[in-house]
Amino acid sequence: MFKVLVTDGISDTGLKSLFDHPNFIVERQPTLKPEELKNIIGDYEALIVRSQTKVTGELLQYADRLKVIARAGVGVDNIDVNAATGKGIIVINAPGANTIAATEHTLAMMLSMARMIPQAHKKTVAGEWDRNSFKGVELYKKTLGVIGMGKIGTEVAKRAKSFGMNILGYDPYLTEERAEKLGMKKASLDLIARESDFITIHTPLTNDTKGLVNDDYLSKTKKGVRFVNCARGGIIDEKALVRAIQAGHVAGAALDVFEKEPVADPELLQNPNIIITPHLGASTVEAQEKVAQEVSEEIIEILETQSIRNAVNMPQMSGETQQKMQPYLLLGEQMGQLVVQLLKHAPSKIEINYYGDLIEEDTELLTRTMIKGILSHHLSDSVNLINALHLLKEQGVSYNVQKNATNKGFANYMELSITKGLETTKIGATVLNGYGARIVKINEYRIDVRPESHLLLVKHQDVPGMIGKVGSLLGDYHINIGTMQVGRTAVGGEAIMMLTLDKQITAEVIRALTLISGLNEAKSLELSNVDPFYPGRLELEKVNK
Ligand SMILES: NC(=O)c1ccc[n+]([C@@H]2O[C@H](COP(=O)([O-])OP(=O)(O)OC[C@H]3O[C@@H](n4cnc5c(N)ncnc54)[C@H](O)[C@@H]3O)[C@@H](O)[C@H]2O)c1
Ligand SMILES: O=C(O)CC[C@@H](O)C(=O)O
Repeated sequence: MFKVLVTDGISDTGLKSLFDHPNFIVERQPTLKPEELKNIIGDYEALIVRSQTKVTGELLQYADRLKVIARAGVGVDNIDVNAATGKGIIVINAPGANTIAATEHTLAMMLSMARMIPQAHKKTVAGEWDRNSFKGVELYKKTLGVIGMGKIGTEVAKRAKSFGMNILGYDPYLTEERAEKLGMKKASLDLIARESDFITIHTPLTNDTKGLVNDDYLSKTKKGVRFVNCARGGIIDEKALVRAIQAGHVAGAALDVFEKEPVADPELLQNPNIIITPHLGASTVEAQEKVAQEVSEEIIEILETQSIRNAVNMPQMSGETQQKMQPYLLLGEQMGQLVVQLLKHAPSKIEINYYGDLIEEDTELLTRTMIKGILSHHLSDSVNLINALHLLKEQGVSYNVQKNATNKGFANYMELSITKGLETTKIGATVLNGYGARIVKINEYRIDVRPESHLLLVKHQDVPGMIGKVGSLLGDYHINIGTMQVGRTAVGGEAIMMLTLDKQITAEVIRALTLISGLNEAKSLELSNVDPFYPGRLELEKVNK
């Protein structure tokens, strides 16, 4: 049974799949104080929040069973994602589920501001029939500057076009071609300032966007400009905005989000040219059902089948890439497990090299699987693909990844080497078309071994009879050999033997092996997979059986 805690106001209909699921118990606690949340969070595997609950690093210290934090919405700025990552907790969100709601709210705010609807409503319901104070402006033929042309910015631009507006858009990812397709112009921030009658913000709050609209930017804007912010508080510097409105330079602002929420600043609340909603951008029946439904379904998938779609703290892969990369992901972790057993120590330095076809691929997740494989030897279950890099940094281990244009004789090839002091161990591996994963190099020795659960590595003198002696000793102990591979660098020198076995070898057998004359070292190597957070882990297991 998995226990899910739902704080904040989340749609019941959207949570249906969790309520109906026999393996999930859902508890709603919408009015918890931080202290109360701290006392109960340790009981739950999943937590679903909107923007009100603050998921702090301190709270997460008490979240011993927590596997998933789900944000029923887009922005995760109320969640300490770094702290969650450090604890190996997946943070997911529902990108796109509230796009239309936020888009329509933006347009509603722009029209309300242009026609002073909230101000007129307030006066009229107070008993005054004032038809002179509320002469608005039209959107038709006006210029709208859109800062942030992601999901919401794009939908806003499309709808604003239908009002006959000229659209200017600024976004580091906006290309001339896309702008042209949308019937708008790609612009700089300065051009937007100079030419726009309305400016709407649709970026996340980041170090770059914090205070993006400040005194300096406002001074470059056209007199009479109006601002809309339905993205995040803090992107517009509120004090600077109030100054520009009081100076008569900015005609008005429509704000749904604030530097501090709930907003209490009287300069904002009482300004007749500012209209305000209490962070309602996503508050439609449809959006709330959709965000809750998306995160509920993803929580079930993560906890039941370990497959992840919308994790904020894990590299994303398209379904197609996932499928292509699956054999490499598994092999990557096995390489990590092997190399650390060979070195015998926790490494201080890791080097990863990709060759051949792999240099065209996004290998970030693959790198994580190798690191996870290495770290899990000493850190066991506390390491997963979410926190692998974080833990590596915490352990003070440096790592370096290189993509190389040469192909090392294979269509794809990856090499992992780890170092402690003067000692370095290296594993090379490939996925052979039609044959699957192969370990093809251990240190300087070339071999060809399919990675299996129980392996035996033997270092011995390259003299006649060694294979027979090792084989018959294993037979005496009723240990069946699956495959055997021998590698050497020079005739008569040291050689290695790598065997796959049907069961784990005991310390007693290892001792017996080392008594064989000419046998220098025998080492049992165990591979365990699979990380619970692999994309498509179940398919991987099937493939591997
Ligand atoms: N008011 C609400 O209730 C509500 C509802 C939904 C979303 N939001 C907020 O709206 C914002 C946009 O959401 P979205 O779903 O469109 O996100 P998105 O990720 O689809 O788009 C964000 C865009 O901002 C761009 N961007 C980032 N930094 C930029 C910069 N310095 N200058 C210009 N562009 C920059 C990105 O390239 C991206 O295209 C987010 O902050 C989100 O949290 C608010
Ligand atoms: O939950 C909410 O209402 C806030 C929604 C919005 O800010 C978001 O980022 O998705």
